Amino acid sequence: MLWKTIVASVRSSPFFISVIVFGVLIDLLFRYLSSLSYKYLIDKALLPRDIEALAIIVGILVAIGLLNVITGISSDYAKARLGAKLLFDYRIALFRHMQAQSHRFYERFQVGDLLARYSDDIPEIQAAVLQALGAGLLSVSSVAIGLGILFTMEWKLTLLAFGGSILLFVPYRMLKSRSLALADTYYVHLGKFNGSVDENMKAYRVIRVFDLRQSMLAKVEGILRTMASVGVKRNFVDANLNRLPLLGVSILTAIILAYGSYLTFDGRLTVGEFIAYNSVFATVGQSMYGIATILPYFLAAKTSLQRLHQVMEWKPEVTERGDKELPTVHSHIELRDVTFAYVPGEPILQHFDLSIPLSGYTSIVGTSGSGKSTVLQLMLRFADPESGAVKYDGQDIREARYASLLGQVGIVFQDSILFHGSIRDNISIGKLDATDEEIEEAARAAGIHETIATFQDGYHTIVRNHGDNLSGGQRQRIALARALLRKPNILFLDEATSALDPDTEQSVNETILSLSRSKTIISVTHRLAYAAMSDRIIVLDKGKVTESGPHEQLLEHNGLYRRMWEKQKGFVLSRGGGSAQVQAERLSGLPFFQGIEQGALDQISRLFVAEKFEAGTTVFEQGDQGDTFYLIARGRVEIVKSSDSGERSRVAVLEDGDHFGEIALMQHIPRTASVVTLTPCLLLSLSYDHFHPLMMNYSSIREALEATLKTRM
Ligand SMILES: Nc1ncnc2c1ncn2[C@@H]1O[C@H](COP(=O)(O)OP(=O)(O)OP(=O)(O)O)[C@@H](O)[C@H]1O
Repeated sequence: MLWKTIVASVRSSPFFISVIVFGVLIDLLFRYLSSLSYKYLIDKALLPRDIEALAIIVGILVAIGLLNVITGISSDYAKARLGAKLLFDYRIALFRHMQAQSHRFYERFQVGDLLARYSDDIPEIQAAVLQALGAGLLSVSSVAIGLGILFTMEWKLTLLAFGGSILLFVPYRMLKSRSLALADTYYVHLGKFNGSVDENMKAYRVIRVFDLRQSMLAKVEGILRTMASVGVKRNFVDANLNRLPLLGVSILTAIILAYGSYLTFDGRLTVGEFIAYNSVFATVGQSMYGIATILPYFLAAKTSLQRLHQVMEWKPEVTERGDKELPTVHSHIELRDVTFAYVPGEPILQHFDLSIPLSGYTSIVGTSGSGKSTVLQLMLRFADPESGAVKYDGQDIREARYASLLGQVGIVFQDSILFHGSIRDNISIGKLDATDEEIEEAARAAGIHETIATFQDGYHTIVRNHGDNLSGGQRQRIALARALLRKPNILFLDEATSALDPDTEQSVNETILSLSRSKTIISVTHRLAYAAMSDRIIVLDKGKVTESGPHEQLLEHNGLYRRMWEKQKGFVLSRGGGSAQVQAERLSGLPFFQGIEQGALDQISRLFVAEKFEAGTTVFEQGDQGDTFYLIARGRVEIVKSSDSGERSRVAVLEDGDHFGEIALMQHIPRTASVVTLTPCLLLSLSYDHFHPLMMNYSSIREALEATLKTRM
């Protein structure tokens, strides 16, 4: 594998390689002329006291020495350029490969693990290639030439030297597999460490609310300790790989010196020849040592290449197969007999059919986990169905050029990521060559131009840390402007406004509604008050379309949509969205308040207190004493259960109109699960202390509540 990499580098940079090879040749010339010069220096100049011969020999050596310095500098420069090119080529290839991937790839490789491949594996490969082409080439050719010279000078001595040189490679054979295994373990842990740092940065809110700092710290400490201990072993083994050959060289030198001296005493070698022989031998020994010391680079590169290949061999699930341009779509999008699974064998959609006409405003609603976002992702070709097809105006989108599909659509997600850069840069991502006028037009359409104009630096205001210096509404409007900049035929929205506070949500939705007069909008949302404004609503449940039609028609149908609607209605929000009230009629829909007289329900409704929660806040913890019942006026929460071993798992997601904690209205018992907000939430809470006196006055409430709770518990 490494050889292929070296050959590829040689092929791609012939000029730099020529400079390096030329440098190696001059270095070799200098090395051996210097060594051999002893023979002439002693036998022809020093012993006969010939000054002229001495001047010629020294002159030649100085000239070649100078040339060696110049070619050495050029060669270093060529290596620096080649090294930079290698890093660039590998990193860009890996990056390109990553860009083509979809969800399975990102589930298999964690961020930290991938980062380690960019920051550590690729430089290891670079180092090995440079070593091979520099020191490696020099040492191998030096050994070959040196042995040739020695052989012509004194073959018996050379055979002895050659045989003994095996000593130099014994440590390599012995320690090779240990070094490889340690490198492998080290990188696995480096990937885990990078992953933990990434997780800590992204999930710092969750880590704080669950007070996971200590356990996170312990986890990272564990990884770092293993890395430290593996690192010590690895460095020690690699240092021995470097040092032990030196021992071999020393033993060999002693043998050569002893035998060479014997030959000189015997008169079979002149003093000059013996010194020259020794000098050439020292050069050969040094070169052999050079080969032995670069072997650890190859070992490290072998592990790194394997790790890189693991990633590069991962075939993208969504590939550019078609080269047809997708004609401007105007009729409909359909999913025809689609089966799709994230986890093989566990399909989310099975033989799923859906057709959406391309006009006006379509909302896709449904229960949590019913597959709404999945349908949207398939329509955008973030993934391909296992079977069946997604078609735009009858054309399978797999047969179309991906860019021609993306060129016609705009997308806004719930958590639109803004990049570090100016607001202008962030909007122009939608069309890199957009003019200032086009950007302003898109910003106006998204209702953000006036706000940007009030910023001191206007469109050049820097967006920091994914948009932390902007409000949620401003971020979403910038994301909307970015999507609109392409003038898409279809605008897809995936819960684009759900995380915003009610006022902002309303105003962004008004903007979206006005946009639907000029373009097709397909919106996945769980907030039915906004879905009700759309021209048609598609209702999903457990991966199936259960109903579709306009709001009124769906209400009449009296199915899931109506139940969801009933659940979400009956909350009166204050203008700023900071407060809310629940209507008595809405309370009568709750199982434990059913059959309770109107007067009592009115009184109960007045006892609710509105509370606002930021996303990622714990409403209550498992084990806390329960004393409050909650209704979700707005927002999403997750119900999380902790096992005895402390492992937390999500058991449900509740949203607008759902309720939790009703047992607390009857008894103070510990909570059986934790509740954490997933989005900013407005909750209405009813405490036991407020509710209890009322319940005592109305026996019907107590009886109804007791009956319901008995069945629930
Ligand atoms: N990347 C993924 N890997 C594995 N399962 C996934 C993945 N994304 C979604 N799912 C699962 O697929 C199902 C449908 O998810 P999807 O996000 O499409 O539902 P949804 O209706 O949009 O839900 P919600 O309203 O809660 O966002 C869920 O059971 C979800 O757990």
